[in-house]
Amino acid sequence: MKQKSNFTFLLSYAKNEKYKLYLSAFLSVCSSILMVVPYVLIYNIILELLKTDINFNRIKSLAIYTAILIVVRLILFILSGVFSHVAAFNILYNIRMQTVKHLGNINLGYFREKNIGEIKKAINEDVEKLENFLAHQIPDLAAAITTPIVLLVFLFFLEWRIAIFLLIPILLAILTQIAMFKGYGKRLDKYNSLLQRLTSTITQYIKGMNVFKAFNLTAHSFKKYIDINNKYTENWHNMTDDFKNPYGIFLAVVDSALIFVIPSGGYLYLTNKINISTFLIFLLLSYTFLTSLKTLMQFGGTFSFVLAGANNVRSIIEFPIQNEGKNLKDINFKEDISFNNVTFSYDKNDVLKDINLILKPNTITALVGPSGSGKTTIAYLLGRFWDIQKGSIKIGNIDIKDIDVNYLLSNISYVFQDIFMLTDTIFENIRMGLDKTKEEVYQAAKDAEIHEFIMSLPNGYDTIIGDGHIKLSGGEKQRISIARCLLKNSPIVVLDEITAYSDIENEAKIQNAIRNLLKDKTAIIIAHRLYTIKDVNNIVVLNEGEIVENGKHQDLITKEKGLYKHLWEVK
Ligand SMILES: Nc1ncnc2c1ncn2[C@@H]1O[C@H](COP(=O)(O)OP(=O)(O)OP(=O)(O)O)[C@@H](O)[C@H]1O
Repeated sequence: MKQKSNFTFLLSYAKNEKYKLYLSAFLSVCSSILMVVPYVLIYNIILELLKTDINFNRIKSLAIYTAILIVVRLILFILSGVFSHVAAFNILYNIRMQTVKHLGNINLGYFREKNIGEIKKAINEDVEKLENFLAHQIPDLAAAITTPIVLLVFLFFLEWRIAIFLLIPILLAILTQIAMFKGYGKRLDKYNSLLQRLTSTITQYIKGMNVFKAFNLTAHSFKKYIDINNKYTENWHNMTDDFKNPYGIFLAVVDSALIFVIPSGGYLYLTNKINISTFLIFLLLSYTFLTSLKTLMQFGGTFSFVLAGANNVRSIIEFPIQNEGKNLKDINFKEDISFNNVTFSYDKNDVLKDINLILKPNTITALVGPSGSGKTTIAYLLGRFWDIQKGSIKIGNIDIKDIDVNYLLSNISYVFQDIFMLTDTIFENIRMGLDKTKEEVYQAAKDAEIHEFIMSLPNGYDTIIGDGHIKLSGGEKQRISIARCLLKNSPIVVLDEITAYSDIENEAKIQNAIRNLLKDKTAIIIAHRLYTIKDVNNIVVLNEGEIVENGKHQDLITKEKGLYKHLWEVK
């Protein structure tokens, strides 16, 4: 069921290219039919040669026809390939364009939670698998279906008394195929899910190598890896066990043509019921005929893998896109930002419940609360990383759903704990494609307290950072990321837990950088270290997705049994 719909999904991207694929399949069918004709001609040549008065002219013309047909067949075969390749590349182009376009319309939150490797694999490898399927397998399949049918009809036509015996191996081949593919869909689903888990566990292991090393965990003692690897191997064993008998029989059957042809054909020949030419053609063609069934079976296997890949592409394309609003621009961001009865869930459970909150322009609001209480989610919702299900978030009187999302994001600066660095110079890592001068970049770096450090590097601002180059500490990366935001100079700033891992010296510098960044900005700070936010304009205390307290540090600290007071005391 799932496989069928994946196939329909694939075809939906074929559009007009479908006709090229049909044409390619048709040409491939014609080419397969023509494959039989030379045999017919050879059959006639042998017949002629067996005569006592050989007509050499007839043999010559038969030979010429054979040569011409072989060339025609080749031309048809090439044309079929040309059409299927042109169609395949156009379809691939459509799918890639559509996938990338769709990615541009998905909420940003998708990219923060999704494994980028999986997205890349779907767009590159899985789409590439489709090329193989469309360009090669569709014409091959058309030929694989036609060839045995045409050959069988020809053999029946030639001598039904031998051909009828070939029905026995065909029947056996079909029965073994049924036995092999019984429950194949479920097995394949299990295989794919185990493979995915294996890949993600290995990725996790590589990503967390430093932590694993610190805990002295090797690949052998990393239980999760061992478990999934064992399950994966066991599944292969089970699949091999299930397949080995029917597959063995199938292979024997498709190679068994001579067992049926020699006794039946030999008997008919020896009793003078057929001539040697018929017998020879049978010996030759019956073998080709049965082995062409192998191609059909192999096709079944690869087809399932292609469809599994199509499913990955599909999961991207069918991911819900961001709600389209009025795409307004020219908004005054120096107005109240209000969360009005906002309720939000990632899947089933509400992680924010009926949130009402006002952020005054040019003030700092800190979100505090236990882990999982919804602080980061609130920050994400302001930038439309996700769209809310109930309530509204407004800037002044304008619902953010009606603001062009790129415009909205160009007016908010996010500084996250996990900072993305381009493999590029420090200069470009601060400038991030903005149209800013060298002086402006330097000033931002100075305000972010990172200029001196950059100048101390041998290549200064031209130092390349990232994979395989200079490594920066967490605090240095954070200050670079603050420099980016200073340069961007957006009216709204969101800081997510950014002092969490810094040492004392770094933290002092980061605090200075933050002070510079937040000057005249409307800001949200998510903080666990409460002393870093005790001077902010408003502290919002969250618990299990609800606002439980709200106010200034001095007020909250005096609230008996208050959550903030408790958090402050246990800090
Ligand atoms: N992408 C997601 N999909 C599903 N659930 C999520 C997702 N992101 C967060 N959650 C869940 O939403 C709830 C709120 O998470 P959130 O990250 O907003 O909390 P937080 O207060 O910022 O936590 P922390 O202080 O640990 O960062 C948690 O229960 C979390 O498990």
